[in-house]
Amino acid sequence: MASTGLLCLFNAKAAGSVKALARAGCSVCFRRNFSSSPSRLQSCMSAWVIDQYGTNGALRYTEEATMPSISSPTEVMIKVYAASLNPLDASMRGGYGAKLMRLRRDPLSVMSDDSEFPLILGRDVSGVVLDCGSEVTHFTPGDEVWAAVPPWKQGSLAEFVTLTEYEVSHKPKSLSHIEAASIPYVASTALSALVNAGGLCRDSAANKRVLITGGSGGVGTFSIQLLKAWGAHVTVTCSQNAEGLVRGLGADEVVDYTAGDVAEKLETMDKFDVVFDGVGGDTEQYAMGLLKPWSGAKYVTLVTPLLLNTDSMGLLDGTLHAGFTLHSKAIQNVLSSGVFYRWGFYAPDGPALDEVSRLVDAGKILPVVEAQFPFTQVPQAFQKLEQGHARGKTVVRVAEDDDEQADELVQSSCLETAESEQEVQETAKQN
Ligand SMILES: NC(=O)C1=CN([C@@H]2O[C@H](COP(=O)(O)OP(=O)(O)OC[C@H]3O[C@@H](n4cnc5c(N)ncnc54)[C@H](OP(=O)(O)O)[C@@H]3O)[C@@H](O)[C@H]2O)C=CC1
Repeated sequence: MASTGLLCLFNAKAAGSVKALARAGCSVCFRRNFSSSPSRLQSCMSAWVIDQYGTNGALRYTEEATMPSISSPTEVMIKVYAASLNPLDASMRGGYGAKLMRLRRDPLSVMSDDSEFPLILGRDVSGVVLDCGSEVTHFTPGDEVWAAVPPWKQGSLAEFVTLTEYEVSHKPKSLSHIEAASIPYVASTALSALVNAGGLCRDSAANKRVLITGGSGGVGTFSIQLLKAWGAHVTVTCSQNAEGLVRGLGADEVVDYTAGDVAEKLETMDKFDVVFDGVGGDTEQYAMGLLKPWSGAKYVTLVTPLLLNTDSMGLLDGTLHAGFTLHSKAIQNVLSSGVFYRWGFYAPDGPALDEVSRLVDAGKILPVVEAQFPFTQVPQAFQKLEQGHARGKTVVRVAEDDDEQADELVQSSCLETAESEQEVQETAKQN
C-alpha cells in the first residue's frame, strides 16, 4: 500500500470517521475513487454481460463494460452495492422477451440491425446515488437508495446503473444493502399485481381472504407480509418443508401442494376474494372455482403468455394473440361466475417502494435472503436460481461497503505497522 494512502487512512481514523477517507479523496486506498462523478473519471466499469442468448456459459465478466451516463435531466446514477436474481434473469439470459424488450429499449431497432448486446442482467439494486440530472428533486449524491431496474434497461449486475428518478426510492434505513436488494423487483411486481389487477390496497385489504400460490418464493414471501401488514387473511400453497417459513412470515393457513390433491383441499376452505397465482399451469383450472362468485372477486396470475407469444409469433401477432387469450378468458369467467380474470405484471414505481420502505423500517416486512454470492460468482448464483425451490431470494454482493473496506484496510495497515515495528525491534536487538 502506498504511504500516502496509509497517511490518509490514519488521519481519517484519527478524525473518527472512516468515511472521511472517501471524502478526503484517498483514491489510493480504494480501487477507484467514487467520491466524484465517475462519468468524468472513467468510461468503463465492471459488469457481467451476455453477448448472445444462451445458458450460463453466455455470462461473461468484463471490466470494460460501457459506463452508463446521465442522459436526461431526470436520471440518477447509482453505485451498485448489491443486486439480486429473479427467475426473469435466467429467462432473459435465454432470450425470453427479447423482441418486446428490444422494441421498448429502442423503438427504431425493429427497422435496423442494431444489437442489444452486450446486455447486462439483474433487476434489483441497492446502492448509493453518485450523480443526479439537473431536474432531480428527491435525491442527492450520497443518498442510499433501492430500485427495481426495468427489464428493458441495462441491469444491476454491474458497478453502476442509471435510472429515472421515478424508478428510485430511498432504501430502508434498517436494512443492509444485501437485505435491501432482495426486495424491490418482487415488491414492485406484487404491488402492481395486487393493487392494479387485484383491486387491493392498504385501505381495502383488511379481512379480505387472499390465496397466494407459490408462497415460498421471492414474490410469495414478500406478498404474504405485505397483505398481512394490510390486514388481509392469507392462505398460502407451498411445499411441506416451506411451511415454517411462510407461517413465520404471517400466513394464516398453509396448504402443502405436494401432499395430495391441492385443489380438493382448497375447495374445503371458505371462498377467496383474490387468488394471486405465482405458479400458473394447472392452478388456473381450479382457481376460478375457489373465488366468491358474483362479488367482484379476482384471479390475478403472474404467469402469462405475452412474452412467449411475441417471441414466437412476432410483435404484432404475438400481442394480438395474447390480447385475444386474455379477453376471451376474462369474458368467459365474468359471464359464468362473475369473477374477474387478470394478468399481473411488474411495473416500475419508486413511490410504491417508498411505502414498502416505511413498512420495512416499521418491522412489518422482513427481507428473506436465502443465499448470497460475491460478484465473482454470478454464474454460481444463476445456477442456484435455476435449481428452483427458492425460499426467498438469491443476492449478489456487487461491492463491499466502503466502511468495511476501510476498516479492513485499517486493520491490515495496523498489522503492517505492527509487523514493521517488530522488525525494527528485532533488528535493534541483533545490532
Ligand atoms: N408477470 C410478471 O411481470 C412477473 C412474473 N413473475 C413470475 O412469477 C412467478 C413467481 O416468481 P418468484 O416468486 O420470483 O419465483 P421463485 O422462483 O422465487 O419462487 C417460486 C416458488 O414457487 C414454489 N412452487 C413451485 N411449484 C409450486 C406449486 N405447484 N405450488 C406452490 N408452490 C410452488 C417454489 O418452491 P418449491 O418448488 O420447492 O415448491 C418456489 O418457492 C415466476 O413464474 C415468475 O416468472 C415474477 C415477477 C414478475
